[in-house]
Amino acid sequence: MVRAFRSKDVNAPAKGSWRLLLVHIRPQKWKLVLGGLLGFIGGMAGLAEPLLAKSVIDTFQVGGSMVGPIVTLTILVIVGAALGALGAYVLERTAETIVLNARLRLVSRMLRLRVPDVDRLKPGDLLSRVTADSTLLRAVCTSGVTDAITASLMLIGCIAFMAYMDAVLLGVTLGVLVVIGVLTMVVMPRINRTTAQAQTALGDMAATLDRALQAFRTVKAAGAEQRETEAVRGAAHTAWRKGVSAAGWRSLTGASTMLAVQLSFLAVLGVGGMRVASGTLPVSSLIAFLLYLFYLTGPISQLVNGVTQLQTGLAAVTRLREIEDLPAEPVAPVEDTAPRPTAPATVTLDNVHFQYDTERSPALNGITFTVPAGGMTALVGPSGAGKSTMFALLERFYEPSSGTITLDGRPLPDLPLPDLRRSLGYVEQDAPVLAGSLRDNLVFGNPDATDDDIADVLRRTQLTELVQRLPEGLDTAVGHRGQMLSGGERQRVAIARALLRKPRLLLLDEATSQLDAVNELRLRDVIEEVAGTTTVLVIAHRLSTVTTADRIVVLEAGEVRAIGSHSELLDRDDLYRELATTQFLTGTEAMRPMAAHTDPA
Ligand SMILES: Nc1ncnc2c1ncn2[C@@H]1O[C@H](COP(=O)(O)OP(=O)(O)OP(=O)(O)O)[C@@H](O)[C@H]1O
Repeated sequence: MVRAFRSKDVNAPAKGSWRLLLVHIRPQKWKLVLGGLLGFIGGMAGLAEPLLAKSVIDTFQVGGSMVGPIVTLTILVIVGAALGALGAYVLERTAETIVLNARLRLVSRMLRLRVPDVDRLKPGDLLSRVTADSTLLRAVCTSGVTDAITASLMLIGCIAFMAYMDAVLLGVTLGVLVVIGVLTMVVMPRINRTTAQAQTALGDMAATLDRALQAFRTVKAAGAEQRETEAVRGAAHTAWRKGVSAAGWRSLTGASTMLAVQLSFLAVLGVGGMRVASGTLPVSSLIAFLLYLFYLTGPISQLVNGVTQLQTGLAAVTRLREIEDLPAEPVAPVEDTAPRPTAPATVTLDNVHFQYDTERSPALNGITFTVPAGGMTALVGPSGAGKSTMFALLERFYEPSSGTITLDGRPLPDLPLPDLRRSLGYVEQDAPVLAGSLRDNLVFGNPDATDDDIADVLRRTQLTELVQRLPEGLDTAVGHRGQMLSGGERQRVAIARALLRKPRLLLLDEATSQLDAVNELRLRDVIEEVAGTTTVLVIAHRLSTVTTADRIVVLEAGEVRAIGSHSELLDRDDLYRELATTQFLTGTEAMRPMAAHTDPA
């Protein structure tokens, strides 16, 4: 089963989480106060009802007119209900805004995270944080913060009225409530803990399911549906167990609240009854006090529910914070009208070392070479030699452990990251195509590309015919990860996308591996043409694609073995000769690299 990005310690109490919660709540505090205040005033109107009821009874006992008190009581009920409803709406709306802001923060943060951090994270778990965890924040703001605050105010108001009624009965009530309250507080941290565990299990479940969906065809081809289903079921059951456990603690808290009110009622009835019998308390005061006690049920349940929701939400806030705490790349300037250089770039690597993590051997071990402006430079070497890693360092997905990489003589860290990436066109090894239309995919790296630009790259990458064949032309959907295109078409789309960026340095990682001989040859011509105006750095396993390169860098185990042209390397480098021999590119073929292909013309 895929393990989602772990919370540091899901068993740890929510230390500092309150502060995290405030970060989300603070910008909306006045709206929350307004909503809470409206609810409070509505509640206070309700609170005055028992008092008026007492005056109705007193008036009734002395035979006075009851019209006045009853009309006042009715108005109070209506105003109280209206204010309560308005307050609830303001609170719910504000809570939705808080959730929205949290989601926007999270999403904008996520796409700016650094590649090494995202390597560790699981996409499904990330999604569950944006959806499920952020939703819990809503409950924190409505039932949590606001309920807790309004209920506390109501409770204080209620207690003040009760004190006004009879201090002795209030003492009896508080005595019972405090005992049960202490017991409840003991249970609260358990709600936080089990909720955090349930949310983590939910993240695991999403990550496991996402893994299977990402490799849907592989799962089917491997007959792994049942195993993957079991893995997801395992995570779902863990989420269920933890959820049930949290529900148990919540029910216990709810039940003890009810018990507290019932016990207080019995105690007040006993003590109050004796005091009425002894003549120290009017019966109307006892009735009013009992009405307050019943009224108290609402704020107490609300308070307990609020604190429970806070515990639940704090677990979620902690998970949101884990993403927000990760370092992010700088944001590109919104309005960047500065003219962009267009000349081909020069790249220099000087004694570059890089290790993905300390437990792995270095991927690059002191790489030094220069890629001059313009022309084609090829990187070849056995699998795992570090070729793709070098591209990742050029894009600054990772930083070298030591050594320097420069672009036009400037160390990469000195260049604003958006400017650096704007200079590059990168076709990844698996030529990813995104869900959406073909046009979306083409202009992905350059949304300002004109129709003429698009038509030009389509022609150069031999995609014009494909577009003509598609039912809706450029606006045809290409399916999840471009599944509706062939492997070769995906590669050409990825190359077209990179070319549309008009890069100063074009990075092609195995860009033609899935093309047939005819298309590979055509595309080679395109790349050679591009190399006239742009620096092209190409990684190739099939040497036939790079025999005409201006220079070829042979890499082995993270080190540069040799640099030269195809014929020079055939003479000088054993590894290169071996690679060429196994690919039938020695002897006369080596001198006529195109001969292996049928010339389409
Ligand atoms: N994200 C990663 N995390 C950890 N190690 C990695 C990562 N990517 C690559 N490696 C390791 O780094 C080394 C170099 O990998 P790299 O992909 O650069 O090789 P390559 O020469 O491009 O190989 P290939 O020709 O097979 O694509 C390999 O040992 C690989 O296992």
